Amino acid sequence: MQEQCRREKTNKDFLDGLLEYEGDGKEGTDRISDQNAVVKETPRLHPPIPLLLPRNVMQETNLMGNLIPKDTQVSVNAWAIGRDTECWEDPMSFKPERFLGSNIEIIGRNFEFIPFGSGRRICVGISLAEWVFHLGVASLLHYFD
Ligand code: HEM
Repeated sequence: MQEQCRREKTNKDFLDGLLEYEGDGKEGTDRISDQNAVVKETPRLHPPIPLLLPRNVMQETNLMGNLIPKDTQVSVNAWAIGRDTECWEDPMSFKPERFLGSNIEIIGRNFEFIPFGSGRRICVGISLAEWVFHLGVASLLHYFD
């Protein structure tokens, strides 16, 4: 019980600290995308849904010389794309700084980085999930000096 009260107090201090944050001198999207570097690098290397959701091909399709018959079930391997040496330098290393100053976004318009899918059926929970990522990292860091 005593432990729980102590934690409540520290959480309040932590939230007060966030409210008092005056910025780091960077403005607008620069600062936002820099803060997102860890949040982006994590699903690049470890996408929570590695094959995204399965899709059905609605009509016979020729994809880069490969004929895909109608009604074939296809998956997009976001896990492999995130580790592709043609797209990423040193892909197996966890390097959030690769996203610093980069305009690669998580919202499905950069096909080398699609942990939430892309296009019409992109994840609708993307904004909520992004905030939960931040909350998770912040809660974890909160317990370290
Ligand atoms: C770590 C968190 C999450 C990840 C990695 C994730 C990932 C995905 C992926 C890969 C898809 C398939 C997109 C495609 O095939 O192009 C998807 C679809 C979807 N997601 Fe998420 N998601 C997350 C969180 C959420 C949350 C929090 C919600 C709701 C509050 C949500 C709701 C949905 C729905 C409804 C779809 C189906 C959209 C459609 O088919 O039109 N997701 N998600």
